[in-house]
Amino acid sequence: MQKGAIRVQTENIFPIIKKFLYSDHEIFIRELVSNAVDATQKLKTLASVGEFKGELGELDITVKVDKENKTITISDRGIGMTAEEVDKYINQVAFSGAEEFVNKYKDQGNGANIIGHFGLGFYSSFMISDKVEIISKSWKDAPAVRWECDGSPEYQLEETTRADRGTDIVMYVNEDSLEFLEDGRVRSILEKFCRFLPVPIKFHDEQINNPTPAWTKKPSELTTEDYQNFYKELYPFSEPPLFWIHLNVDYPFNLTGILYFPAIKKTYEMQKDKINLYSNQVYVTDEVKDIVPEFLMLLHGVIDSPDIPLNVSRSYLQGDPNVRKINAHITKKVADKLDEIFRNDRKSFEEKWEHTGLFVKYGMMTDDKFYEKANKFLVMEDVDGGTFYTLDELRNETQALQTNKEGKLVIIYSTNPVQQDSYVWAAKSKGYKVVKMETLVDAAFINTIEQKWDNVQFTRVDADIADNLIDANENKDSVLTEEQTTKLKDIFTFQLQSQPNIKVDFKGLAADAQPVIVTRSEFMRRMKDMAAVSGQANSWYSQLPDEITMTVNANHPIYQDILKEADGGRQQKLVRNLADLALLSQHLLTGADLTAFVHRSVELLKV
Ligand SMILES: Nc1ncnc2c1ncn2[C@@H]1O[C@H](COP(=O)(O)OP(=O)(O)OP(=O)(O)O)[C@@H](O)[C@H]1O
Repeated sequence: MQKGAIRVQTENIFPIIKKFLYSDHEIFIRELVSNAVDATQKLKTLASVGEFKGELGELDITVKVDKENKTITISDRGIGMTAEEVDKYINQVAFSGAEEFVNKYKDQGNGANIIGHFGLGFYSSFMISDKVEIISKSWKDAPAVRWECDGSPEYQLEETTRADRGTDIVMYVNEDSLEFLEDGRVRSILEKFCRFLPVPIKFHDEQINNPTPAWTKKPSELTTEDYQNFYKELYPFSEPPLFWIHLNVDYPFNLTGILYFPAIKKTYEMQKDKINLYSNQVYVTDEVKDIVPEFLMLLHGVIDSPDIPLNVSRSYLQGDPNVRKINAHITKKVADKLDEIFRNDRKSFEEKWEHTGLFVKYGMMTDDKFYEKANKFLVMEDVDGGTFYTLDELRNETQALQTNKEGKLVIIYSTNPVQQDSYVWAAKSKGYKVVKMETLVDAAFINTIEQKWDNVQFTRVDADIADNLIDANENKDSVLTEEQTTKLKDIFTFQLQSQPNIKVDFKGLAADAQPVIVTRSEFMRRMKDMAAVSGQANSWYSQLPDEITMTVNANHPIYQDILKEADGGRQQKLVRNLADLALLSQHLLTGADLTAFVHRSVELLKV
């Protein structure tokens, strides 16, 4: 049997690195600027431990484009490299000096903010270059060196002169990559990846980054204004955020960041991908799908974790145990923050509810841990606005009047208080409380929460006549004789014969209640709503006609007048109009039926 190490031939690996290592060519800037930042940070570390005793001076990193000579040059004043170091770190592909440095200095607590890990980043320069040159002078007393390579496995290394300590990387841009010689293109890449790098970065002498973004500071050093200003820096055109959470974890993983709750109102604006992921202040991605729980994707802000590698791939993130922990941590922090505001400043919590309610409900439906916490601060707003109840508070207020025969608390809700005004009015006049359930997630939320909350049932305010919202009641006495009822029933049935989904029901309600009330069964309406929301326009439920009950209030005085009407045609029309008025109030009268109603009304107005 033979054992051995697989040998990688550089002839084979170079084209692979050049072509396939990074699908996005623009990231060469991120890699090289990161190396320059690393070199600068390393020098600072050496100075702080007393190994480097010289002048640090300005430590800016400069990026310059020379269109005429077709070069891009990235220069730093970091530790530089000796000839031996170039040989070790650059000539040996995938031998990372960063890793070695971190290992050496980790006990001093200074190595942690080094970006490079794999020892491949430098080679991304060959994706856009015919030739790359390194001119470097180490901080140690050693001659400057010049390294040159044209992308073949052969390189040249020689002594040269460089006035000062540091490194220049000169890329001779190839014909396919001339776009990178445009100032605008380079600037936008720098702004994307390097906007918050910790060392000043200058593009043609203009600093493009903020080296000390808010999330890298301690919460105690920051004022409300600082947080708001940082939000503005991130999202210049957004409304001010409602509140924020400063994340700061160092065990069992490293994570810092600030998450902002944006103002979003009821409309579920599709502003996903607003959270940016950084690793040691280097921009990685705005695809944070697996790091941030889905229900919090609408949050804005920044997460920075050196535990997430720069070249993240989706499949990597999904499987990573750290990522799952980050996810759980963020959920907990958000729940704790909401709980804190709820307990310490209920008024402000309620003012924000129109924006936060959506998150909270969505979170309660999708995340059991969040549900546990949020159950304490979920509130329901009274239909009149301004009064908010938790479940316990609502139960206290309503259980005397709104507990049904099965012992269940019936929560009466309105999805649109303006449209459902007459029903809200009728319910309120019976002493019921009606709460708002207006957001996009409410239909689904109600279904979920009914399963979770014991002995609670939701009923939309127009699901039945007010008398029957809690329990179906027997008819009250009707003032109509049996004969009169039969006559009226016949007219209603005749008028509605083309609409078999409408069930006519005679009840003796209060004389001042509406003469005809149209209600839609809770069950069927919910099924249809859900089919609509989930886009199943052709599903079985959505194909079914609406199940509508038309309750005729036999005690309304208008029926006495109608029964007295001698003109049979006019009598039919009056009844039809009453039915149409009720349908109209439920937005169920449209098209030709609506036109006919208008014509008929005009005719009836003639004297
Ligand atoms: N500007 C620079 N100044 C000093 N040393 C540098 C510079 N650029 C690269 N090096 C050295 O070369 C090594 C290899 O760089 P390379 O970018 O290929 O890998 P890395 O930064 O270690 O890891 P990664 O693949 O994650 O970028 C670095 O670790 C560092 O020691």
